[in-house]
Amino acid sequence: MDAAKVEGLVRELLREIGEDPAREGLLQTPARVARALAFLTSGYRGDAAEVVHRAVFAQPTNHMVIARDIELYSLCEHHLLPFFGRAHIGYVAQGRVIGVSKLARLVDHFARRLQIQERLTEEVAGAVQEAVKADGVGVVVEAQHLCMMMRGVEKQNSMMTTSAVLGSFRRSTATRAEFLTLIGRRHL
Ligand SMILES: Nc1nc2c(ncn2[C@@H]2O[C@H](COP(=O)(O)OP(=O)(O)OP(=O)(O)O)[C@@H](O)[C@H]2O)c(=O)[nH]1
Ligand SMILES: [Zn+2]
Repeated sequence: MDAAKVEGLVRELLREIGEDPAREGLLQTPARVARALAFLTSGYRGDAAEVVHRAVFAQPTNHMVIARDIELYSLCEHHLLPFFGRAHIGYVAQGRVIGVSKLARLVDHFARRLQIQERLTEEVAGAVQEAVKADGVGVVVEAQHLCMMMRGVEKQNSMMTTSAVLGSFRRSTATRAEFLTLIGRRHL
């Protein structure tokens, strides 16, 4: 990202919305926005394999592992407004486990881009599967979209839930039920 170029675009945007980019309170704003955007879109840089690098461990287990309530912040690709909520990730190990912080890092990796919630959910599930070669993977994301809250339909309490299930989570009702119980939901 060319920060100087982004700063120029932000100054132009400020002018277009009727502001004066030269007034004192806004002087540093283009630089701040450029820094914030670089962070919020940092998921375009690097790849998922680097995120989990060194933290996939051989472990003779074939049980379910869950990381729940991983908070996430992303930007909707339609309005560039935030959506935020929680991700719950489960997998049935097959001789390998992943460092638990890496599950949260994978969520951030895919959340820090322009997203729709469905794709974010699927990308996290795919990356977990790719890393641990699990028997099955399940990801549930629950999020609120500011584009539905502060504009548009202006609904303050609606929560969007998306899920992606792979392997045994897709095939087996019992596995899916165990996952939903462990993340504290009775059904999707
Ligand atoms: N499925 C899905 N839809 C999303 C997500 N984020 C935003 N949207 C929706 O994308 C749609 C874009 O619809 P448009 O009619 O093109 O845009 P709009 O005129 O701003 O629509 P409103 O939000 O209804 O005012 C809206 O229905 C949004 O609610 C997401 O993560 N997943
Ligand atoms: Zn939106």
